[in-house]
Amino acid sequence: MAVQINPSILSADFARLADEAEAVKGADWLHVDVMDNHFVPNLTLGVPIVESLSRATDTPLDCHLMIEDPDRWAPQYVEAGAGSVTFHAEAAAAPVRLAREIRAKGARASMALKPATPIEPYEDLLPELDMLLIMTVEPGFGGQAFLDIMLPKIRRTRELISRHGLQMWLQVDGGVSAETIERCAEAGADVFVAGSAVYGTEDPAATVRALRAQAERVTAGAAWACGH
Ligand SMILES: O=C(CO)[C@H](O)[C@H](O)COP(=O)(O)O
Ligand SMILES: [Fe+2]
Repeated sequence: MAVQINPSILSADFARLADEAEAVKGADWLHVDVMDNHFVPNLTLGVPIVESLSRATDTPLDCHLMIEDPDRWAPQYVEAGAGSVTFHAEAAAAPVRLAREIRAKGARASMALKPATPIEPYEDLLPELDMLLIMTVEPGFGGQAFLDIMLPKIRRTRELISRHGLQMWLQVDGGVSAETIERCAEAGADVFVAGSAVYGTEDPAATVRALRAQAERVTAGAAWACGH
């Protein structure tokens, strides 16, 4: 699978989460933004809601933990039903141990980098991860403008993944839309989170399909996309 589109429920109606999951049927994953009002200046949802949501939808949950002390909390999101759990490099005390624990519990392990965090110090950790998330906004809120200055980091990360011969996914999150998705795909991203660009439209499922088609047109010829 070369391209994946993960709608973010941060832009959905939190009182109707099961319906909002249904509204993006056909999406690869549902992106669930967990914010604790400490790591980021916003508060969203936690383990009990992830547990309910995982029972309410067949779409697998991609939990993005914008929280302090993920070493303590991330395993609980796997137990709650998340298929993929992303912790922040800036918050994890022992990222290798945490990634191994997430995998051992049966989920995909992923690590996120805020815009000011470089990929280079984490090069040797890449084999421990199933996905790397590059934030293309400062984490904390939906609906922010895409940061073009992150494109070189996406490119450098794709090169590192290729150089190490890894099959891991490269996710971008923040300001991804019809206007920006092609730039991300050209730089080497293959998993795209989109919140406002999906839930802000009349037909969110059709928007997911359109975004996927746009990204697929770009990645079709990319050497790194072969064999996905
Ligand atoms: O992690 C996030 C914010 O911290 C969200 O996933 C992201 O912002 C999605 O919203 P949008 O597509 O509207 O930017
Ligand atoms: Fe997110």
